[in-house]
Amino acid sequence: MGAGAVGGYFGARLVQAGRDVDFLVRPARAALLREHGLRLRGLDGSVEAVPVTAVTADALTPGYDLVVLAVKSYGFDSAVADAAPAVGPGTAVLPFLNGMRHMDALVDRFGADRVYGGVAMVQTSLGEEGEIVEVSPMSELIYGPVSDSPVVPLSAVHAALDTGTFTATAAKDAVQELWDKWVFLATLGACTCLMRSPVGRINSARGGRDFSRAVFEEAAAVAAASGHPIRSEVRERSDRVVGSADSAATTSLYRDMTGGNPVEADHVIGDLIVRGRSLGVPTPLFALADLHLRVYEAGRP
Ligand SMILES: NC(=O)C1=CN([C@@H]2O[C@H](COP(=O)(O)OP(=O)(O)OC[C@H]3O[C@@H](n4cnc5c(N)ncnc54)[C@H](OP(=O)(O)O)[C@@H]3O)[C@@H](O)[C@H]2O)C=CC1
Ligand SMILES: CC(C)(CO)C(=O)C(=O)O
Repeated sequence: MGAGAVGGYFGARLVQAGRDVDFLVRPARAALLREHGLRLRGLDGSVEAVPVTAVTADALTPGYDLVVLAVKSYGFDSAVADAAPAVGPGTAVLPFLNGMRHMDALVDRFGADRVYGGVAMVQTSLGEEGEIVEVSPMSELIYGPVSDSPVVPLSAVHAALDTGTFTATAAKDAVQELWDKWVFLATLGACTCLMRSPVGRINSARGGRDFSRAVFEEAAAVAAASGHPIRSEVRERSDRVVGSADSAATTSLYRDMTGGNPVEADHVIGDLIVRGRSLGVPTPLFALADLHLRVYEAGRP
């Protein structure tokens, strides 16, 4: 569900590998996909058009093995309502949203044995003509079930996604993967949105490195208090990006804000603050980032 930056990118790669994929989209996007295919603009600027099958909610029938959710958090509730008819007793639901809150909603709605946790490591955005624009060569999906007895076994999900067209990683502990990614992403998002700059410029300014480190520690403290301390190798990997003095890394949150689009502030930043508050973990820098994004939202036409 969703043929945007994430769903469009990975969905197209699956189609190119010969997988049987339908894209559940809204009517305007369905018309675009039917006319032009799913267009991907690569790092070298070249455009490939992949012919795909577009389905709209009114024509959705049950019988899917895997429903992949790749929508923004602010469209999540209505997207789930639209996708629900595709989810039968033997269907797995695999979201690739950043953050965590959607996981509880999916488990409540479909039951833990049908829900997978998913992390997308990619940098893509939607271009002006609806094309998917690759921003960096990173392209990995990490996924795993949240229950011990998933209706679709991990081996089957992995066989469907592991096509060689991107890195596909089957995870033993998907919930930990989600926390690891959330801490990384929320830190990078809070830093780059507050400072309105890619991370390298922040870290090379006086006081910038102390700032990015302090933001990371707030998020990591919430993860630890929630029972999911960040693993040391992930901490080191995250630190190489979050603490880099020459990286041009940003996030989808930053790209949405600088592009004048709605932002996932509540899901990515706000939820971390709420969880911190309920666990007695202070998050003043995240509160500032949250305020910054709310003020930005209030100023959008
Ligand atoms: N972009 C990135 O680099 C990364 C993003 N993420 C996360 O992935 C998630 C998706 O983000 P992204 O792909 O960037 O978002 P986009 O806005 O690019 O794509 C979301 C797509 O979902 C579609 N959609 C929303 N609601 C519905 C609905 N009810 N029916 C059909 N289609 C629907 C939208 O369709 P329409 O065109 O009709 O509005 C849109 O094309 C977010 O949580 C984000 O944080 C994670 C890693 C990297
Ligand atoms: C991994 C990262 C930071 C890549 O852009 C991301 O998830 C996002 O931007 O939403």
